[in-house]
Amino acid sequence: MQIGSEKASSLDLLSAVVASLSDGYGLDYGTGDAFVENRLLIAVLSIVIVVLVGCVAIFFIWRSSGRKPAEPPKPLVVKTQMDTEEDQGKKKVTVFFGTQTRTAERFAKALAEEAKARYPNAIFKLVDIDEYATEDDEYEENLKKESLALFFLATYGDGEPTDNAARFYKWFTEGKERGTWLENLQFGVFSLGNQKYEHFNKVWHDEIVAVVVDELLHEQGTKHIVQVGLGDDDQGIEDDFSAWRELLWPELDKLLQDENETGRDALYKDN
Ligand SMILES: Cc1cc2nc3c(=O)[nH]c(=O)nc-3n(C[C@H](O)[C@H](O)[C@H](O)COP(=O)(O)O)c2cc1C
Repeated sequence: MQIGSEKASSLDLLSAVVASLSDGYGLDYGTGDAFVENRLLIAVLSIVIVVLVGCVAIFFIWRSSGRKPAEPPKPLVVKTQMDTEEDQGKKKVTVFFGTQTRTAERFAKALAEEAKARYPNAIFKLVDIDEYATEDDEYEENLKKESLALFFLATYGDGEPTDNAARFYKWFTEGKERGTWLENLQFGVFSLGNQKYEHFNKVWHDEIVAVVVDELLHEQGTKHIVQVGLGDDDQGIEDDFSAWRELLWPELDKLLQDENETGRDALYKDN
């Protein structure tokens, strides 16, 4: 826009207002240079004000649009099947996990989901071992109802169980005098640890968390369906898990596969 043109722009008007205010305060911008500088300053200020007002407006519109706060991530714990009347008569497998950083939970879930596809006539339940019982007595009561259980247990600290397995572990190891009370249970255990730790997969008595559970389960009348798996996070725990799974499937086939389903063997061996 040229200075002196007939149409006065809003910038000219703003300049005139500021100039008159400046006059009122006794400021003297007599030279043409000062006037041009002022116009430039006012232009910049105007843009800044417009941008600020815009930002504030956008902020208030966004706030009032009623956005829901972000939901916390859903826990990985999924009960693959719930006990319902229609589940009755199906074989049930409970997959427990004792975890701190969720590897054991991830393995338990992967196993439960693959097993669910392999054995459609069985029910797989994924269970955080801490949530299995609110009172210690409930452990006994509930475990007696199990017929097939798989345990994924990690070792922590100076060879201790994870926080979510600590209560179960204490109750279980203190109950040696229970005798053979779990005759109906068959089970398998996979242990998670890291050989870089002094107590690799071990607890206080230089024993392995999962192996303690494994041996005690055995002593209390249960039957192994597979040898305890020792996962080493330092050397490739995923491979250890895969290798243990390969030992587990033939045993689960015997227990869970219907006679007319043997064709599945070929299907899964190819994978
Ligand atoms: C702080 C810390 C302490 C650990 N202590 C041991 C230990 O004493 N013995 C062991 O074998 N592994 C130990 N580990 C390795 C974990 O057991 C291993 O990484 C495991 O896969 C973790 O399983 P999670 O993700 O299910 O908790 C430890 C790991 C961390 C981070």
